[in-house]
Amino acid sequence: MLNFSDRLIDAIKKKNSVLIAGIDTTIENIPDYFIKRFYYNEKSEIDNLKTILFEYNRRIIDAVEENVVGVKFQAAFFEQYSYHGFEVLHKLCEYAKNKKLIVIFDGKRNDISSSAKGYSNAYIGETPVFNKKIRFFEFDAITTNPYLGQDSIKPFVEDCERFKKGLFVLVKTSNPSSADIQDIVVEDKKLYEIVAEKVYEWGKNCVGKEGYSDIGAVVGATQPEAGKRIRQILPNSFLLVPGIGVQGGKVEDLKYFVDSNNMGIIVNSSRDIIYAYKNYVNSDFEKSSYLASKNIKESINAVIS
Ligand SMILES: O=c1ccn([C@@H]2O[C@H](COP(=O)(O)O)[C@@H](O)[C@H]2O)c(=O)[nH]1
Repeated sequence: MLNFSDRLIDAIKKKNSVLIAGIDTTIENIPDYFIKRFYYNEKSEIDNLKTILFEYNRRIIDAVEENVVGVKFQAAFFEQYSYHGFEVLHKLCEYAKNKKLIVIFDGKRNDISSSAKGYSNAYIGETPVFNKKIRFFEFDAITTNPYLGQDSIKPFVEDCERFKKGLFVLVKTSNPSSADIQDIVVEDKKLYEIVAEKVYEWGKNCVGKEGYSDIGAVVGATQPEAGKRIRQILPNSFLLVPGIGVQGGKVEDLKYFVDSNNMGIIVNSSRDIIYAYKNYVNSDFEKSSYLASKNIKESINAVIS
């Protein structure tokens, strides 16, 4: 099997797209007409929830697959429905994988190394169960938090090497308060620059045949200055770039995030795609999401090609 970065590059070339659809769906944002279609009074609230959450997201994936290289599942939006949400997440992950999409678990997980190993087992590795090892989720990549340092990242990096998976470490986030901690200056460098240097170290032995590392960074589209700097520090890593659209990040600024080959980024858009029916064709969410993903893909391609 190819390294994660090589699989990602192949998929980008096939799709001519670096767009990732973010699956961040909440029930209250699903159009009424769709809920009415699948809601059965004879069924429990939980059964209705599971059906509707799966069916809506499945259709979004079908609608956008032509325009996206992958999907990013935001853990929070499934966790809020407890294990019922995770059951749906599992089905959606399989569904997207069967369509040969790159699937990313955006859980921003981490802890001390023994606990980090549990997270890594769950999402990109395998979990020992009696005499067997079970691969519960088959995500291609996971997002992680660097705050606990190298020993907390190591279990993920080892599983990336073993199972040919990818890791995106939070380096500079898109939210308005990201500067509170990430911009603190330590010995003449901003903290996010130091984290980016660590990501380089952690990823330098996981390089695929195309020369890209499987260990990348999350860098918000709202942070073009940081994007430029992080790109210098991480010349051969993929940057997962969320924050275009609703959060104010501009597609034009993606030119600061790409590498010298105009490559090395994947760009997430969640609400602008999954709730596109609010801005496009209210009565047809699938068509709306298709149009939104096509427009975003084309506007990104116009900037980076
Ligand atoms: O810095 C970060 C890291 C992660 N995210 C996640 O990306 C999506 C963005 O959603 P939009 O609707 O396109 O704004 C969401 O899942 C965040 O948790 C981020 O936005 N910024």
